Amino acid sequence: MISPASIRFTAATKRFADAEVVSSVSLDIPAGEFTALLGPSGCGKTTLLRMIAGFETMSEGTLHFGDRLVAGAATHVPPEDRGVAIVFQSYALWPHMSVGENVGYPLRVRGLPRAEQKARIAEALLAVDLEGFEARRPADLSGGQRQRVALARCFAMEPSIVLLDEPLANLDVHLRASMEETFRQFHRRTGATMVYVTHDQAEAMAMADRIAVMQKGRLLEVAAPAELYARPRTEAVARFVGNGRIVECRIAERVDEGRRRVEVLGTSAVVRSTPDAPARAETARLCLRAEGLALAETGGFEARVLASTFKGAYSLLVVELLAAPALSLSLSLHAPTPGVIGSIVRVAITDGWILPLPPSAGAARQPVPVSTPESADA
Ligand SMILES: Nc1ncnc2c1ncn2[C@@H]1O[C@H](COP(=O)(O)OP(=O)(O)OP(=O)(O)O)[C@@H](O)[C@H]1O
Repeated sequence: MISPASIRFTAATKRFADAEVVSSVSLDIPAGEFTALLGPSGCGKTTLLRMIAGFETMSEGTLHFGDRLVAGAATHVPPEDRGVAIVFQSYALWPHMSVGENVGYPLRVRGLPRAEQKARIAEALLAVDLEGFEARRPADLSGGQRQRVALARCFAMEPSIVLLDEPLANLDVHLRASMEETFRQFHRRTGATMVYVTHDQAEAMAMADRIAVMQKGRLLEVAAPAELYARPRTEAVARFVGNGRIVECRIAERVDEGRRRVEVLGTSAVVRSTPDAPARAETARLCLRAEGLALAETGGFEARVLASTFKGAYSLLVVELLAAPALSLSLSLHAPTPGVIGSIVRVAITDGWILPLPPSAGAARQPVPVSTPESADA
């Protein structure tokens, strides 16, 4: 069975020539956790994964698996001694070998007795729902089945850490959903520490216990998917996860511990905040999402419909504010779209999240005048 290891990066930095692609990342992944590394292309997530595998050295900082130092100033444990298995998007299966031979390859290399190899191959195929597929060739399998063979091969190695580098990138949308379930099941069955690199937030949300969001080599935030979505700590995460739109608001009143009444975009709304958000008379940055906006008969602000798309379970309406045409916002509506392009509608804010101030901003906080729509984010 797999005995999972924790992973701890302390101030990990990686430079290629003079380009710093990972900058002082400190990240703790408990043993047995499924963590997604999420960020746009080029943010450094694959480099971080390759540092865990041992394919890249570290320029600065340390990496521990449990109490064991695996990379640091004078240490670099080679990949084969780290107990780490990787699943790539390209599957990396031998075409001339059967499924059983592919899964058992690392066991044969290690010289395990035949009977034990056989038992482990069967157990590994069971873990990915491919019992009885031993004799097939990779060419006779679908893309999803090939990816499951790759997963079974990594399971057979009994690694303490499983790394997945965009493993669904080559699969179509329907297969992706069923493979997400396969990865979750694999995690439940094995209890392995899993690190999953993706630029697809829906994938990360669907599978991970926690998501580490990266941007330009830096770690922005690490949190459970629901927390990251509902209560992002930074503007960059609010924008990236769930396509949040950031506008300026003025806090008018403390409603209760976690809610404030704000004046925003020429209207008033009750939105969520941290308990320590200011009680009133201060500007703040407000994150708005499509599902926190609704059409209203009265109140709200006036907007012009720019686009209207039927999405099946909901409709997406894109509007521009009459008072600030540069600002466009999206609304998701549960009724079939009533939005006629060019028509004027009223939009109410039903939910929003006041971004916490960065620690250093506390000292500089000043009461300021009510913001105008012009000052809001475009
Ligand atoms: N061996 C290398 N030599 C020089 N630069 C590199 C090397 N490997 C990666 N980089 C650069 O480091 C940066 C981060 O790359 P990395 O592959 O970690 O990003 P990523 O977030 O995984 O992106 P993607 O999703 O596109 O793979 C990129 O600008 C990339 O060009």
